[in-house]
Amino acid sequence: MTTDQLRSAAHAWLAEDPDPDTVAELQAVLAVGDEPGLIDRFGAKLEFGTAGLRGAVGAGPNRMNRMVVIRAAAGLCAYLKANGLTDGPVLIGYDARHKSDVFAQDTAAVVRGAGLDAVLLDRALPTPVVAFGIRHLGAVAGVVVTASHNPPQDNGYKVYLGDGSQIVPPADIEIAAAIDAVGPLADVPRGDDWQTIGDELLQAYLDRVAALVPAEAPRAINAVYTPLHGVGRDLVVAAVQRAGFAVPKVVSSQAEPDPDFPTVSFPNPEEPGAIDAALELARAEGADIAVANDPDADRCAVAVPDPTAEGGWRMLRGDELGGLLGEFLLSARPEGVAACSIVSSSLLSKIAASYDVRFYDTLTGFKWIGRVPELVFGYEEALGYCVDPEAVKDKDGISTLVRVLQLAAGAKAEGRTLLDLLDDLADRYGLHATDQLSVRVEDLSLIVDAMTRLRATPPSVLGGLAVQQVDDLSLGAAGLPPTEGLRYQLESGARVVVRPSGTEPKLKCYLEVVVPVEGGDVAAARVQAANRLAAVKADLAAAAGI
Ligand SMILES: O=P([O-])(O)O[C@H]1O[C@H](COP(=O)(O)O)[C@@H](O)[C@H](O)[C@H]1O
Ligand SMILES: [Mg+2]
Repeated sequence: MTTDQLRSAAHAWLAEDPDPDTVAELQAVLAVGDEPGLIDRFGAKLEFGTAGLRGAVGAGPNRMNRMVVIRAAAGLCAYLKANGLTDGPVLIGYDARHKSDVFAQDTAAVVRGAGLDAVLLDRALPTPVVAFGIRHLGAVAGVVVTASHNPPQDNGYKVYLGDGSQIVPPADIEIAAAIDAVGPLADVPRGDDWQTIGDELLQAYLDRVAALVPAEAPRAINAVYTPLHGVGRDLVVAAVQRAGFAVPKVVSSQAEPDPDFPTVSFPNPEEPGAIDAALELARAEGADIAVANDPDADRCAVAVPDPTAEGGWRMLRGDELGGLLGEFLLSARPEGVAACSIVSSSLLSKIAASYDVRFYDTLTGFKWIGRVPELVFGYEEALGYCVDPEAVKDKDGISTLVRVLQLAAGAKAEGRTLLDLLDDLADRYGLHATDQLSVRVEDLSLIVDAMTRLRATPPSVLGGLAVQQVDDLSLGAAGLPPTEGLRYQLESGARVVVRPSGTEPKLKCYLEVVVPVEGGDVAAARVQAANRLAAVKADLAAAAGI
């Protein structure tokens, strides 16, 4: 776009924008002639990524703002009407980020304006409440205004259809086309007579979660918990209590929702240091376990005492908890399917095979996992778990947390810990060790460059392991829908996947090595696996030039 085109797009925007904050921001950008600022805002537009629309709050089609939200809602409604999906409400939830409540109300207003029923949650609540509520209420669609674990300046828009899963192609492409076809903002009809819902839905959700834990299960476990300044606390406390466990001690500095996430650099339990306050409280309390949610409470992180770790505690990797929950839930040989994403550990496929449970792998993103037919358990390495797919076809940090307490209390009753259970898994299936190399960039072209480099000069050996197969995921490898990414299958069952994040400006490389456990010596296998992972990581960084 030329400077003139950018400026006229900006002026056209100003003429329509109902939000004085973004108007003032854009006027300032224009006043100082900030061309990069204009390109950033008007040179592209937000697209549906791994989990809906996501971006910094600000003016322009490449930001999250009231214009983008109103148009997205209008496009979604047009799609629903064009497909005859009108015999139920659209359920709308939101987190506690900047403008989330305003964006949610705008959405409700547009849904009513389109002549559809709108049900708005009456307060900021966890994302799984919407995923649950869609099916519970027979909604035709759901929206959650949230940027989950992203930095404070971001917001986002998760979109679900009536099956309770987030949208995938072709629905996302069709909805995007319907959004593009929305005319001037002034012509988008709006209503103000939406319904609200709160306690009634929460009670149904809590009943469902509490029923996951059988009456006879041991429940003695001391937990600490942090919602990481997000919206998880009230529902977690209620769910844990209703399921019969003692209420966890909550990290007080992070207990209340706060859109600025003041005590953490990134409100993402995957980021180093994010759960430090929880670990500190866990040490002070002599707790058995520390649990955390991401800010919209669809992820669950777990840490346990580990005398060999710095500070005496360590957080489990998403794949470790995935393996533990997989063994716990699949050993009952449920009828159905287990699933995880291709960037998650291959351990789940082996657990499933050992209990004659069918297994699927999917692309990254819970929008793919949650919709797997006959799902009985699904997870992804990014701390996402679905332990009750009948009720919630998405990851759910609250039901997962309750299941984790059950698992940990059951182990404790036998004088064991989650680390002992991890050793059991390694002994039984081989040690599956995973790691991630992830690089945050300012300039997205660096990610494109790294992918180009890897395609031009594919590595033949990584960490001393021969690359036996390269799958270019952009070509739709292994029967999966095409997506940007590369997968390397290495000797001895190791594998590497490289892909750009669909929620943040990051390149993510997912590493897995598998080391057999000889003579029950899991510790030796762990050392060997750690060395191998480090070697693979170093070679991969060199090959990608990151
Ligand atoms: O934001 P959340 O917690 O919903 O999590 C979202 O983003 C994660 C990271 O995606 P990416 O690797 O593309 O950045 C995905 O794994 C997850 O399925 C998706 O729902
Ligand atoms: Mg989340």
